[in-house]
Amino acid sequence: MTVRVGQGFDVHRLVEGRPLILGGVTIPYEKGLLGHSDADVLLHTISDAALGAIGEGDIGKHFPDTDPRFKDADSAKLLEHVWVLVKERGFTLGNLDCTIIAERPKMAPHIGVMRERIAGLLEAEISQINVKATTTEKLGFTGRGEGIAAQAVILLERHGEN
Ligand SMILES: Nc1ccn([C@@H]2O[C@H](COP(=O)(O)O)[C@@H](O)[C@H]2O)c(=O)n1
Ligand SMILES: C[C@@]1(CO)OP(=O)(O)OP(=O)(O)OC[C@H]1O
Repeated sequence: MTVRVGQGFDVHRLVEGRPLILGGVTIPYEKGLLGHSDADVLLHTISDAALGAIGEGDIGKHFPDTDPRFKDADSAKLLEHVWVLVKERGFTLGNLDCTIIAERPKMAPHIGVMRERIAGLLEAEISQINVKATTTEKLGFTGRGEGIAAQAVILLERHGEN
């Protein structure tokens, strides 16, 4: 069996007048994330981790933020495209572990549905997907509520000889 590991990190600014979409789930909150796409920082991080694991650069390379095709893009669609690249190389998911770094809102009530959504996108079981959240104890840009960060580590597996 061949295994490949990848990691991702992304940040988006919180602004008024945008929906907050994280892990493909719309979360009730007074602000949302700003970006060229829907700015789903968690799915971007997962996409970057998967691209990293297969040595395919990052989402900016595949979906440039200068390309109008990706204006307000659904990040779930971007991750689906990334997952096609993963599968083309013969890999499936081993496991995925993610952390959302946000002072607010409270993510705990939404973690279950995020895991379900991500498992669907990665054609995996929910038990292979972990999503955590942490504050930064009111320190830094996340602590001031200016933005949300997310990071992920992914393990891909390819079974058979090689
Ligand atoms: N936006 C967040 C941040 C944290 N949580 C949950 O609270 C726990 C404690 O957070 P600390 O930053 O004080 O360590 C954390 O383990 C999460 O379960 C959350 O739901 N949403
Ligand atoms: C997702 C893309 C799509 O154009 O735009 P943004 O929403 O700005 O997100 P970012 O994390 O800056 O990654 C770049 C782009 O690939």
